[in-house]
Amino acid sequence: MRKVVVVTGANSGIGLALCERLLSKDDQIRLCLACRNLQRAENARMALASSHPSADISVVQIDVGSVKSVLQGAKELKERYKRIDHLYLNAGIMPNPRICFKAFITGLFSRNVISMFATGEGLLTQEDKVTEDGLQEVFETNVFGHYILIKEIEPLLCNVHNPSQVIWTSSSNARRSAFSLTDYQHSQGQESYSSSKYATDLLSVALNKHYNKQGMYSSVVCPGLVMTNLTYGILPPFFWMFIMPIMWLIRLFTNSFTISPYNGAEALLWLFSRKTESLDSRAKYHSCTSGLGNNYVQSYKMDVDEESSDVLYRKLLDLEKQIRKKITPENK
Ligand SMILES: NC(=O)C1=CN([C@@H]2O[C@H](COP(=O)(O)OP(=O)(O)OC[C@H]3O[C@@H](n4cnc5c(N)ncnc54)[C@H](OP(=O)(O)O)[C@@H]3O)[C@@H](O)[C@H]2O)C=CC1
Ligand SMILES: CC(C)=CCC[C@@H](C)[C@H]1CC[C@H]2C3=C(CC[C@]12C)[C@@]1(C)CCC(=O)C[C@@H]1CC3
Repeated sequence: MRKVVVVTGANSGIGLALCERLLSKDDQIRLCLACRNLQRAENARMALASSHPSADISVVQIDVGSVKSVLQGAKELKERYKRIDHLYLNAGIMPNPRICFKAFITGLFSRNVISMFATGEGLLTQEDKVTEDGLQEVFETNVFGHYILIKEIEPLLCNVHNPSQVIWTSSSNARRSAFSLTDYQHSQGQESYSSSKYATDLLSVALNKHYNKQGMYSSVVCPGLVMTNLTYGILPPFFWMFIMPIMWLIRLFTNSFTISPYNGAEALLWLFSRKTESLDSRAKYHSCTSGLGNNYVQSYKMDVDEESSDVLYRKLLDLEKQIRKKITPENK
């Protein structure tokens, strides 16, 4: 049976590099690019098809920042496929990022300098906004839209005899102290990205608790620091080009400067061929690149506890109910 793989945010950056690498590994897969912009998705599909002419590559329109769009996209997936073997939840945003230069300079002269480069902790703030669904945009895009997608296509993912994998692109920037269960959408603070990635880590643990017995396994990946549209929103491309020699130098001290989308996709690709029984529910699988440019995967225990993960999961179930009522009032 040909494996079905769905990738959100597949038209650029890490998502696109993952698609390219998946097809190079196994061009018998049925690959579906789940993207919000059909033109950009079609361009990506054509680029992938030109290097893999015999591959089965399709597109589905899903804007994970809109519940209506997720419901429509999920309906199309259910019409098209009987099951989904690998669901990569990769789409993500970091809107209006700002660097705190004071923290950067202070960090440079502290003993935490390596960790600062690896995680970006304390260096960035973002400006979030509220979506048409009435949710914080970063939370809805990075977490809730994907959560709704899983719920909608649950029958395609849950099969005890043939388990499926859900794989989240999280981040080393996920931080417990940026997240609060009383403000899990992060409407109050300025670190919505960090908060959303921590929520991703908590949610993945909860999904494993609730769905492993039904044949669905969730894992979390950190791609490292990668040059993509997301990082070009933090500093312009010419600046990153300018400091590239410094980045290669930093690579000698931290393996998290993966830099290219190809390298960043390493752990995502690695998980594709893992047996579900071998996965650790609480591990974050990191794409790593050595000073000499060699790629490998390292797993680290996540800083999450079961109680917080349960509480967040219950809150998401409640929010799901509310939003579904709002969108389809006849279901009241
Ligand atoms: N770059 C890095 O250093 C790191 C990135 N990550 C994570 O990796 C993931 C991929 O990002 P990256 O490749 O870097 O950045 P890109 O901006 O290149 O890719 C993000 C992808 O997500 C899509 N996307 C954004 N918003 C939505 C939406 N509402 N609905 C559907 N798709 C959407 C984008 O589509 P469109 O083209 O239409 O905008 C794009 O395809 C993200 O989750 C990010 O948080 C994690 C750690 C480090
Ligand atoms: C000399 C040099 C490399 C300067 C750049 C300083 C900062 C802009 C970066 C240092 C660590 C980076 C980092 C990210 C963004 C850019 C930095 C803060 C991320 C937060 C980007 C998105 C992620 O998901 C994780 C990254 C961690 C490291």
